[in-house]
Amino acid sequence: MTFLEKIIDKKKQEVAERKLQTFGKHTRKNPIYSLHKSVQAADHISIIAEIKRASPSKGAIQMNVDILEQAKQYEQSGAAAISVLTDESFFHGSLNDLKAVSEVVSIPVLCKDFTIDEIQIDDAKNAGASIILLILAALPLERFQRLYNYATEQGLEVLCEVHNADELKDALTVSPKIIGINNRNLKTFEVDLQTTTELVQQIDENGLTIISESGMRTKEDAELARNAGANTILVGETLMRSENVEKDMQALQVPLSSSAKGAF
Ligand SMILES: O=C(O)c1ccccc1NCC(=O)[C@H](O)[C@H](O)COP(=O)(O)O
Repeated sequence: MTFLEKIIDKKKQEVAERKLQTFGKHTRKNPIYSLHKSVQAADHISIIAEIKRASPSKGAIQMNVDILEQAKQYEQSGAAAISVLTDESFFHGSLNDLKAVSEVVSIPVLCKDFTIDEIQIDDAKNAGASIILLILAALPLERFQRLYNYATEQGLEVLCEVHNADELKDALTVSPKIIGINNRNLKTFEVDLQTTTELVQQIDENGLTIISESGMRTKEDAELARNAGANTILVGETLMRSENVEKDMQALQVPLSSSAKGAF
């Protein structure tokens, strides 16, 4: 069994338990913000900055982080969106984290979880998310398409995450606005930035938000993603371990050229 299969098995259990609960809905206090619009208007690579206490591949990263201070720093340093890992069992996150973060920032918040059911989309929206994540490696195609339609009907944006050509082909069936290319293989944890280079070449549409996810550490990495045709990067561990978030984010926000695939 791969690690991803283990995560999905646990998620199925959690969703089944969640469906037995009848607690009232959170009432979200923030509006829904558009990541896609902000990316299309930017003249530099956009950053989705992640709140990530721990991960299966790295273990503890910053267990004692003050997530509200971290989120405010991300926003002040120019983040286009904040990703909050809400999975409890493997990432030590929660929907309460997402709710708290979305109440102190005025940019979109991504609910970074392993979404397999509509109820998770309702919960993410009620907690304040503007974007949800659908991972093609974790969903049969028909389920992905249904969840994509459900989330967009709720007014949310959807980050459709792929790691190989087959998943990209499946993701394109819904004509998504936002595609995330994960450089990390979620089955082996191996990270290879060339994944972005290889897959962006297979996207014909212009004007998409194309995110290079995982393994981003330096300005050179951001340039590599930009040169491949991505207009956005998603950065977790590097920013969580950073001693100067503002400086590190400035370095990563490299200028975009109008020839970038996802640009303008
Ligand atoms: O990060 C992991 O170990 C991981 C393992 C299994 C499934 C998902 C995982 N991470 C989720 C992500 O996609 C990353 O948090 C995100 O792209 C940021 O990556 P990084 O900048 O390398 O922390």
